[in-house]
Amino acid sequence: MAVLLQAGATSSISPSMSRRGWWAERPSTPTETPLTDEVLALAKSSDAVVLGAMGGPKWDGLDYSIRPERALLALRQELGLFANLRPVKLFAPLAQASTLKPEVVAGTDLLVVRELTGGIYFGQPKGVTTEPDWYRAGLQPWSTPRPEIERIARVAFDAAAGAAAG
Ligand SMILES: CC(C)[C@H](C(=O)O)[C@@H](O)C(=O)O
Repeated sequence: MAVLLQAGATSSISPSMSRRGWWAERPSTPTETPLTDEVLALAKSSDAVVLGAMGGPKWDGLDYSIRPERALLALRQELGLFANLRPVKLFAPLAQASTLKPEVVAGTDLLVVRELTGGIYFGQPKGVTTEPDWYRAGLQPWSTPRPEIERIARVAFDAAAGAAAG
């Protein structure tokens, strides 16, 4: 937020921001959804959403339906945020700090492109079979339709082409 505000102060961008916190406003044992309709509507009407890290051992005991990461998953799904770009760049002075040999990690500069809205997180139907205990199995199908593969591949190839062009 501070960086965005600074960017706004030093450029023609004039961000108007609204901050909504799941953590700050919650009791330590919340009982409701981590993403309220109000926050979702606000996110949908915004040009951009900046999401901070969420989760932690303190909330491990919560029912899955109200765990903090449910908000993250719902936002991804509701906003159609299918592409996750995770750059991995090693700054030279940190090569010695890696558990990998410096000559192996030196110069690392890659982009992990991850699909976020298809696949296993949202695969249906999911659940646990009703077989006897020794044979019980968890089910969660992973299916990624062709258009979802194409669009994420397009993001990745466009990024690669952009990087190659410098
Ligand atoms: C919290 C979890 C659901 C999430 C994910 O795996 O998508 C996170 O680990 C991430 O990598 O963005």
